[in-house]
Amino acid sequence: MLIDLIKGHGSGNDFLVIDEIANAYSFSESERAEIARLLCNRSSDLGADGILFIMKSDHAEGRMRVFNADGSEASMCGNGLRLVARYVCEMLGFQEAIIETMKADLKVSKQEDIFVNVTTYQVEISPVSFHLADLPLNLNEDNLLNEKIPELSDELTFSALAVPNPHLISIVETEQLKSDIQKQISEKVNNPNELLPDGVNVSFVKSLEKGSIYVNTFERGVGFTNACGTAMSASSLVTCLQGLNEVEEIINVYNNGGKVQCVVHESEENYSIDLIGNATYLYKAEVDIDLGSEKFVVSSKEDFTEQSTYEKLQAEAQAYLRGAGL
Ligand SMILES: N[C@@H](CCC[C@H](N)C(=O)O)C(=O)O
Repeated sequence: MLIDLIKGHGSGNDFLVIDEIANAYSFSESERAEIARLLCNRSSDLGADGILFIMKSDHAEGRMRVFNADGSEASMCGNGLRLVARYVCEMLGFQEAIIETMKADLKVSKQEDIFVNVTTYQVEISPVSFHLADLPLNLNEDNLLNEKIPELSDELTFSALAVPNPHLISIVETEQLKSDIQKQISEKVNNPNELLPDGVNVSFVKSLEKGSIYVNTFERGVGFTNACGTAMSASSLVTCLQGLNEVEEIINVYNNGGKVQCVVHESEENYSIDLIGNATYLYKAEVDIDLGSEKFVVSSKEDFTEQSTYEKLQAEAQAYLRGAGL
């Protein structure tokens, strides 16, 4: 089977984008999961954190389905949605669009470049739920905001929310970021367990100064990634709830792959978050896949020239983080 794809990234969270609208692919459900496992494998000629399948929607400009590197499907992906936003808007010649995702139709729009010549999109992160049943997180309470979970740590506090994919967030200090506590907790809750039976994305967040935070995420279905868009959005909201940042104001979110901006909106006890950041293309390729033998070859590959500009944004973000002792 021949498949055309684009490899791209949002804050270094990298994806293979497969257009099922323009190409007459007819994948079965199990094939999408197998393609994700095969092509995302980092020891192969491609490798990525996940696959974004762009499909027709009967009521929106496009539909996104997200598969993690392990073949599991996620309900949402913030960094990936920026790539899908770019692809669909450029295909249709639009500045804004609605993209159907598993649980919501979300607004996306092209924005002024966040850094010189870095193509930038804003995506809506919504709906937000603090009900533990929506993650699910099995505790004897309805929600968890800045509280301890003794099964996971005696020292850390956690907040849990679904945006709508599940996130567990802990606001920590540099010492905890540099320890292996995050890895231990993440592996525990992403292996079979009764507390979080579907696994969870685990983020450690450090408040840097008013309006700036650093977020490091262990992603469900992937492992540690350079950045996770929904995690950065959920973390921004948690810092607002804890009085570290303000709703309706720009929050600079630094990560290991660069920087994005988030703005938290509040209306009648509901929250949504705007996630603004790069949508960078690395290369386009054609792959010849044999799912039976679980093998593929890259039959052609052509580089885009955007990454060198993106690296300037990344260098600036890294210099800021070094100055903050990270
Ligand atoms: N990288 C994504 C989130 C991808 C899905 C996640 N691993 C999950 O299983 O919920 C993002 O940018 O939000």
